[in-house]
Amino acid sequence: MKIVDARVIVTCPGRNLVTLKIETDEGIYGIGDATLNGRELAVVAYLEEHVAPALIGRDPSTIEDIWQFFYRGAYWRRGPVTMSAIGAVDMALWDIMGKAAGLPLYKLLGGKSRDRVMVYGHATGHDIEGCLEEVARHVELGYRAVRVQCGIPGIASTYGVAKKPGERYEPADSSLPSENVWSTSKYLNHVPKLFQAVRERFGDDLHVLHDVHHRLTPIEAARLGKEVEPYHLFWLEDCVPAENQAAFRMIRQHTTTPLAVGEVFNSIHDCRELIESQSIDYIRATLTHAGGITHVRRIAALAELYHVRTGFHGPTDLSPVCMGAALHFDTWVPNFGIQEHMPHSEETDAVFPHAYRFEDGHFTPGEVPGHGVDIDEALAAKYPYKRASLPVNRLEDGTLWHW
Ligand SMILES: O=C(O)[C@H](O)[C@@H](O)[C@H](O)[C@H](O)CO
Ligand SMILES: [Mg+2]
Repeated sequence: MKIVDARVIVTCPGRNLVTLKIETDEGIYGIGDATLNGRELAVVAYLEEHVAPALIGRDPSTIEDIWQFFYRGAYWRRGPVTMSAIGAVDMALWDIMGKAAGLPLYKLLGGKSRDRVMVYGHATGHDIEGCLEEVARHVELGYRAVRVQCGIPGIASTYGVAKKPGERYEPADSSLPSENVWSTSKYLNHVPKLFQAVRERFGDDLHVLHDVHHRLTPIEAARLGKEVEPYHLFWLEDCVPAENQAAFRMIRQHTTTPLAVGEVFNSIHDCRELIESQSIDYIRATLTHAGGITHVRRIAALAELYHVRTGFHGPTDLSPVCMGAALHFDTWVPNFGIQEHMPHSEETDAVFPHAYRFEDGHFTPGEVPGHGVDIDEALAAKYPYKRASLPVNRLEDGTLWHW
């Protein structure tokens, strides 16, 4: 079997999504998700200029060799653009091999470790009551786990809160970056009340997650982790920017609240120290942004040695293609933790027909060969690219802060 074509499809059914399609001389094709929120066309250019031409003529079954060719061969290793491009190639090649073998991807990886994959939904509200209503809606839908985010009194708009109740949260909300204002003290004084209200209303069994989105210092994160211990969160996510992996040891010394990190990571080197020092409990690096199945399974294998579980970043930041491949990975990986889920728009689901199904707070990946997701190119062409940028964040004194 030989690769005869590789091309990129950009579509915007509500938000920009980038797909790589690799075709072979035997009529089998595979697709991979190359979506990097707010930087989509950077990955498109990387794929079209530096990857697609070098794929032609290769044997798609040499997945590892092709991964090494684009990783070591890049010279300028790592980074979100390079690793998203490699991730899309890798996802498409595993899809091709699953189709050629007549096997769903999870079987190619090593078979089922679980019957279904627990996911968490997104409950947000401009105030605590609004968030509780969204939690109730998610519980009604069968979710066992819900991420809760709410507005902070005294801050005009904050991370993670949908513009209108019940709407999905889309951070890339304007062509050029919009500016948010942030106050750590107002946030730290308020957010514990959110978790207290959730526990009082919904009891102890619901898994409650929260995303701090990189905004605290280690000692502030230690304070928050300690204060919310009575509400036993499933995880506190991205509490501190993680370039300095050693900084997480400070947080770890002060609190037993589980920590999740890694949606912005793109290689094992971004998290090796965090995992080996057991400073985190969940690793979120996802298949698209961290170099595909070939690389993420190395991260998961390292994590397993240190009791760290997976908790992949997911929709709608990533397309149904990554969701499909992730659900196969989640079905196989021994140290699975949880999978992020936010329903894609109906238009997106129409562009990307898929075999995965939601039921009772869990997903199953489907049994069709490959990752079970396709793309309707004619429909995709009806949604042209529209630049959208992630916001920036300033403190009340104007300091440009972490978003
Ligand atoms: O946990 C998450 O799902 C992420 O933090 C998103 O909410 C990000 O804001 C988005 O992925 C940025 O593109
Ligand atoms: Mg996050």
